[in-house]
Amino acid sequence: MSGDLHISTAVIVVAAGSGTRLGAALPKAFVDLAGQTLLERSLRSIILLPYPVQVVVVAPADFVADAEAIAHKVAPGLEELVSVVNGGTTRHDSVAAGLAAVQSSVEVVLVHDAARALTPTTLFADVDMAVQATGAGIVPALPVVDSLKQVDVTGGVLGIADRDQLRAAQTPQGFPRAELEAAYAAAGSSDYTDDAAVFAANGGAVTTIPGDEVAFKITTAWDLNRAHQVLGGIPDTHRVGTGIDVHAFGEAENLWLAGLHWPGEKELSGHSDGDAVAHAICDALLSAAGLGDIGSRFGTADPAYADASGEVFVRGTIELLAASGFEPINVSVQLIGNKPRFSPRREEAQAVLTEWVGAPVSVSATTTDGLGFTGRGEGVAAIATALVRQR
Ligand SMILES: Nc1ccn([C@@H]2O[C@H](COP(=O)(O)OP(=O)(O)OP(=O)(O)O)[C@@H](O)[C@H]2O)c(=O)n1
Ligand SMILES: C[C@](O)(CO)[C@H](O)COP(=O)(O)O
Repeated sequence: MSGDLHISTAVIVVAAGSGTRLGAALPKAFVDLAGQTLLERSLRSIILLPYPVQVVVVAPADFVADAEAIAHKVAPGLEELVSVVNGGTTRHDSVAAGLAAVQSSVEVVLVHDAARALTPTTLFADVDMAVQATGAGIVPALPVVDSLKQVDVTGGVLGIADRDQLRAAQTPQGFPRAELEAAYAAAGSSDYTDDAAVFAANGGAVTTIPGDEVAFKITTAWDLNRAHQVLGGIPDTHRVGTGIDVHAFGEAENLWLAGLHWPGEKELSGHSDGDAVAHAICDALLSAAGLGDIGSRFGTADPAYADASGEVFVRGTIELLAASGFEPINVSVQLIGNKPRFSPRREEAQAVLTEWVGAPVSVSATTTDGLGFTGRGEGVAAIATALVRQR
């Protein structure tokens, strides 16, 4: 097919890095992002260009077959336009390997990080058009929003940089093909961190065009979570859990509920102080973290928990979560019962529970219109939902 079409643009997608800073089990480009690998997402964006381009994927030697399978899935029937080559030990070497596979008709070469998996198709088109219009090297770039400090090895500040004159460079970066090849040939193996630097070092003119916030490079686990959020999904480090607890009223006027003492109100009976709201919170948190439930973690057989307060269970639960690498994000809990009248002390209860959990706890209350055991005033129920994050 490439013999029939005059392909004037090639995109080299560098995907051969190991992703050390991400710390995943797979090379970064092969890590999943909401059902698709970073490489697949990058290729899908390129393939949506409204004109045919050559695509050269540069993959780690052990992942060439995986990259070919992804390319085939994204662009079935376009095998002659999409090829995969072995990468090098540095990004610079990987780009050089990709350049060697660019076909003869190509006049403009775009180099793109597979790690910038959410880059929109429009940015590829904008860069390509700008190269064709100017004949210069084109870098999509964003203004720098932070103040910049030059530091020594100890972190001591040596000076400042004028951020108004600085831009953060993204990819795809585009170049006239012949001049990029000449620049790479002249550079040999080098420490340049991007292609525009290689191009400029060989005398090429480089211009920036506006970049795109979503073209950020996925470098760390935090970046991968951010990409999940941009896609509207819940990061796979997040878990929800549900907890329900019920206690019957006893006789003594010693009620503890939602972390508060309620003078003049009948106690809730149980092995502990019967605080159903606190217990539902514990179950929701433990369930979210896959750590069982309050019964299996703080058993009634253990005398340490006889008459124990809700605070003991909630703080104990938070410790169990922390030991397993989880931290709460928020908890929502609803109390179901006729009494005590909850709304006047709702904010007080939320403050206490939030302090115990170490994350926002919101509490609401409702009745059952006289129906069931709560409607007859025999006891209360509480239902909690917790969201936790794995660190
Ligand atoms: N030898 C290399 C190194 C990097 N890259 C690619 O260059 C892009 C930008 O590099 P970076 O985000 O630094 O990726 P890694 O080198 O994989 O990350 P790290 O430095 O954390 O190991 C990535 O798409 C990466 O796959 C490459 O093709 N070949
Ligand atoms: C090419 C690049 O993405 C432009 O910002 C960046 O320079 C890559 O740097 P890294 O050191 O490979 O992360």
